[in-house]
Amino acid sequence: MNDLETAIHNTSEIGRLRRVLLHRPGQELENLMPEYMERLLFDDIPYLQEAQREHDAFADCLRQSGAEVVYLVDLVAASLTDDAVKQELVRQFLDEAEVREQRAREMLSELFLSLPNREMVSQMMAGVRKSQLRETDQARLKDYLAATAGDYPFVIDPMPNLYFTRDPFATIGRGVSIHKMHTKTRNRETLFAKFIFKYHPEYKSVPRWYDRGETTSLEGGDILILSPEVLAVGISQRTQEDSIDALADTVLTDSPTFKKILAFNIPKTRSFMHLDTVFTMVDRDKFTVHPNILNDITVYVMELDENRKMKIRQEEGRLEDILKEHLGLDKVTLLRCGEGDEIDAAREQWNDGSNTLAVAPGEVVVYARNYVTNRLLEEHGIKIHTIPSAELSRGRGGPRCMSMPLWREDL
Ligand SMILES: NC(=[NH2+])NCCC[C@H](N)C(=O)O
Repeated sequence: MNDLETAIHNTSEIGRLRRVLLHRPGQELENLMPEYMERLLFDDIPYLQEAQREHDAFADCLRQSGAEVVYLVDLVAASLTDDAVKQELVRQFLDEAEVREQRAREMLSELFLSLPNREMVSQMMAGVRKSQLRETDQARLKDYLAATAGDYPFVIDPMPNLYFTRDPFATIGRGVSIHKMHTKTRNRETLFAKFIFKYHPEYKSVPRWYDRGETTSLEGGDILILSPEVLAVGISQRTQEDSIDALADTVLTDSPTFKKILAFNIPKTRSFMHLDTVFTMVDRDKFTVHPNILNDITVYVMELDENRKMKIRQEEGRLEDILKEHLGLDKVTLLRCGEGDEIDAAREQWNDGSNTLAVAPGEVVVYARNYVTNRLLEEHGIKIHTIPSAELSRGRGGPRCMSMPLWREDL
């Protein structure tokens, strides 16, 4: 099945990438302040112009390898098919940003609705500073400020993590899983996915495997499509076991190809926040891995039995052997981040040395800075495309985190 007519088609981690969703970092990064950085899940403040240059280099690299690049703002803008939908987005956006005061809601609705779709969406992403309202309407702002406590400088927080398009929703087969995020900060991002998959003419009728209204968290960085039959899902800081049960229920029951989920229980720490920060697939039988998880990982296999009841069992043994068995391979090679050196592994994993994006089997995009890991990939015959990352990496995510494949060729 290889016609780009269907909206979504994603049956592996490594099939030739033909269409991919990115978000070019925008003004939301200019609203990061040291005081609130931690809550907004950043470790430093990127220099926006440079981050955009790096991101453009990433997009060009993907185009040169044959993928069409689609931007999140454009998809959301194209989902606002009439005024009623646009107003619905504004209303829900204000609800979820917890703007309750009536005057503030009116001012912000006016501000948003006065803008063309694309600009409005960018403004929502950037957040709104109190000082911006001051320009809009001096008198009404006075009332608003009187009604809100403290010196907090934003009426609406920025969404600086949007350039990690991997996380708020994930394509699986022909369908999509829209997520309930672990943090309040990122949960607002999935509202855009809701509108894309509800209203966008091309995306509105794709099957839904999980939804943002669920009560437990699931994030895309934890979902890997190892083959058209096998998914890997991380039990991590961001993804709870109950969410995986629910995802397994729908995907294993309703998708035509998936038969098994391997749930990887990984340590719950910031640097290992998702499975894809410690484990990615680079070729049919080759994976990157952060050496520190190898002693500390438990894998559960989830399958439906003859009566379509879920069976879960714990796997024993080495990760290589577990992957060999479930993917039907003769040999599996795990390529250790930082060549397994304690210091290089920790340094390079911190800057996403294990977070590769495959554009084809055996061909991946990586950050240039992780030269120890990159050399190892090349020694194992992997073709690498390096991109700059001085600024992008400050948000703690690499090429895989910054992309959501919409269409990959079958293997
Ligand atoms: N798939 C990933 N590993 N995404 C990384 C996301 C990084 C982002 N700052 C966060 O904490 O959410």
